[in-house]
Amino acid sequence: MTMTTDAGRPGTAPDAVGTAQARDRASAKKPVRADRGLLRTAKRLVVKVGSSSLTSLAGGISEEALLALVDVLAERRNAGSELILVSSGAIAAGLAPLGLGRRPRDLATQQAAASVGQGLLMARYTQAFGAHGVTVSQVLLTAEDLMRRQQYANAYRALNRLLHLGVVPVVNENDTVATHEIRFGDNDRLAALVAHLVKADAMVLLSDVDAIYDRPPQAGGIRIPLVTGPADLAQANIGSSGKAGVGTGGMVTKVEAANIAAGSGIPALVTSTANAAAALAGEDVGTWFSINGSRRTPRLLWLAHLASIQGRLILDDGAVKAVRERHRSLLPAGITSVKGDFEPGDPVELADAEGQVIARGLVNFSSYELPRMLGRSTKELASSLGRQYEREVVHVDDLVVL
Ligand SMILES: Nc1ncnc2c1ncn2[C@@H]1O[C@H](COP(=O)(O)OP(=O)(O)O)[C@@H](O)[C@H]1O
Ligand SMILES: N[C@@H](CCC(=O)OP(=O)(O)O)C(=O)O
Repeated sequence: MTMTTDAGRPGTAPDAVGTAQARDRASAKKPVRADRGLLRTAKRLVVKVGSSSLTSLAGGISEEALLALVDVLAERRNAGSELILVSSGAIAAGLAPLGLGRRPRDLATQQAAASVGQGLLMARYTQAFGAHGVTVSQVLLTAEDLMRRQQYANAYRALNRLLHLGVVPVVNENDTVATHEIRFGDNDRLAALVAHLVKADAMVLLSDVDAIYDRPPQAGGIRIPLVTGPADLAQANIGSSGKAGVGTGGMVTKVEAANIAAGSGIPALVTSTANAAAALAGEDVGTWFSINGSRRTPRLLWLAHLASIQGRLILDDGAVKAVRERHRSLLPAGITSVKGDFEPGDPVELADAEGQVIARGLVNFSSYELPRMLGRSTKELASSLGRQYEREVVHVDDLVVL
């Protein structure tokens, strides 16, 4: 995937988008509509809306955009579906009251703006959904809440109860207290983890662009209607936010989020807020990520997609086969070299001799201890270095094959 730093706004270039849609209809070979119909019938849905499509040109929250979205979501809720709305926009909503013209760069002012804006955002949602007879609630989460078992279970219990009570939980990252190191920043991956948490039937990511294109769409790209696995986007030029100073993750984090969901058994659609009604009706809009994996434990989900990798172990061919095909633990005998600086328990990558990463795992030894263990059997290590060296380098339960 190529990263770019484009600075246009495809949502404002309908002509290019329309032409691209016509072209992709003509050239698409795959059955685009595939399982999109699922969005029409999904009982439990996570819908994420980004700052780009909620924000007016002046930088604050657009009342018009918010009301139009709420109309669609409330109708769906009133038809019986359970809905979670993951909404960005707290920082944008906090700008005007603080006399700020644009999104602040420093973390402390972003935290302050989010603290001011979150309440205002919720007031608007409460009123707009209330007009349809729908009750909303505020749920602020940090990455930690979704990674630690006890907090995960706690968040699940609360959200599940809210859904059973007919409430639409409005989720955002707890920007005011989220620490810099593990802050999501964008809400795309947060939405994928929430979808996983509540075992949603599908996830919809709404933005200011109607689909993922083979390059940033203001350059007149071609819509990618269907993604069946990461390889389908290997040639695409996926870029950052086209609305500098408003949206955060751009298409990169939406692709990551959709891959997280689809890879753990939840199909995902990326489209525009303007297409929300069509999307929920199962129409052929946006980019559909069909399921390509099954549900993982939260810990392995984190390891596969979110953990920050501290080092790399290079495996010989036998170890690659053992890990990838026979689903075995990684033993010291199959490792040829070690890269990086890590401690026991840290996430590392496992790569083959050509450097292709085949798995991720939690390592049992530090980068300081490992070099003298390489290529040696666990029995030999136990007798020469002591019993504590008899264990696997990465246990199969702490390993995800990619
Ligand atoms: N290949 C691509 N296809 C579609 N959009 C792209 C692509 N590359 C970059 N983008 C940009 O990603 C933007 C959406 O991300 P972002 O602004 O972060 O939205 P949000 O605030 O809704 O999360 C689009 O406006 C578009 O300019
Ligand atoms: N939690 C932040 C979201 C930041 C943001 O811009 O996210 P996104 O629009 O999803 O790229 C907020 O509410 O302002």
